Amino acid sequence: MRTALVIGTGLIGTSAAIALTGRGVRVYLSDEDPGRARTAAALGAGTDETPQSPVDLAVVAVPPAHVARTLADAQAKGLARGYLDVASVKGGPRRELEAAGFDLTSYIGTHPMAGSERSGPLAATADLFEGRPWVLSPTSVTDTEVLNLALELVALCRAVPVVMDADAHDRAVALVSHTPQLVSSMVAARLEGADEAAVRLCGQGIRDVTRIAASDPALWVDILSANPGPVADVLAELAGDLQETVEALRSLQAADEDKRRSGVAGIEDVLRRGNAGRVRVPGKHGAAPAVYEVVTVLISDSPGELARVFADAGSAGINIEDVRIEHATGQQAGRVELVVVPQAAPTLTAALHERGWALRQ
Ligand SMILES: NC(=O)c1ccc[n+]([C@@H]2O[C@H](COP(=O)([O-])OP(=O)(O)OC[C@H]3O[C@@H](n4cnc5c(N)ncnc54)[C@H](O)[C@@H]3O)[C@@H](O)[C@H]2O)c1
Ligand SMILES: O=C(O)C(=O)C[C@]1(C(=O)O)C=C[C@@H](O)C=C1
Repeated sequence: MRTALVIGTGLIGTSAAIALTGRGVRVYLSDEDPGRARTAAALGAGTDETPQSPVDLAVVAVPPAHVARTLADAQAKGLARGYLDVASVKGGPRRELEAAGFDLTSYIGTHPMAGSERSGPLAATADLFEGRPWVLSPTSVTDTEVLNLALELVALCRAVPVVMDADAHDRAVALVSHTPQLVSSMVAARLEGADEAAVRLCGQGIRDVTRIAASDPALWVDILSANPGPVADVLAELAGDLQETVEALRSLQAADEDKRRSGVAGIEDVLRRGNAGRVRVPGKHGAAPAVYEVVTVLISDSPGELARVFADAGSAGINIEDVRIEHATGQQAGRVELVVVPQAAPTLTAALHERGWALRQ
């Protein structure tokens, strides 16, 4: 990739732009607020001049509700060869684009799993995405060239590509990102009217739990409005846990010994389940399960081939944790290494074999 256009120079757009510029890509910056594009340029993210010819990749980093319109506008103007967005939800914007008749061959939906409670270009950092998962959700018609540009962006930002179906992504982030945001906000909200004497005692525990409660409400209303069902499902399960925990605590106050014992068991259960969930959270910078397996597929060098492999893996219910592509020089073919968790490898191998893909050791 030689040139890129970042539309929306806030936290995410400017962070990606700084990383790309630092690795030799000529980056153009634009924002509906020109002052923000100027600030990003001053931070070394690129130039706020207008590109004179189409760039290789347009990176749309605006709030989810503006994504489809911004992409459609950029495509209508022919600003780039490939287009992607980085919004925190993938299904809704995709459907909006489909409904608007957007050409999905030059588009891929993406979502870097890194960010901050802070917004705007001044919160940007060059290493924001390092070692973090970056979800890629190609459409069934995304061109291989566009997919490769997205993979290059992820590599230049030193992130780890994870290929996922858009709706599966939205259900996953409801659990690991969107519900935690609401829970953090709700815990912090208890402090609003609390006595100063209590607030003065805040220690590290509540700081950890409430960091993201400082996030921008406008952005999060936008994110949650685009993923309400899956978030409500997770929150309803959490409400069940809350109700049981309240009952367990009330039992602890009872005079009856059996009731107190059941209260202790209830509290212990929720704390132990918490321990079990916590150990599943990957280490800092996305340290993943230690061992992966590789399924290697031979693909022809023609438009849409890579997207087709990803779509076939997606319909077999497989998440691709990482991807490596080796282009055989002088041949119209390439080897694609799909990196998956070990238990997924046999299913993926069988599914790709069944769909006629040539697999290699
Ligand atoms: N904040 C996070 O932690 C995080 C992480 C991953 C992905 N995302 C996603 O990245 C995107 C950007 O989020 P952010 O945190 O950088 O927000 P931000 O508020 O820091 O930046 C958004 C920028 O987009 C600009 N903008 C808004 N509408 C525009 C339009 N129509 N055309 C051009 N510019 C426009 C705003 O002026 C602002 O500068 C969102 O879709 C968000 O869901 C956010
Ligand atoms: O670290 C943080 O501040 C974040 O909350 C980042 C976070 C997340 O939940 O992981 C928030 C929203 C995004 O869409 C992606 C990343």
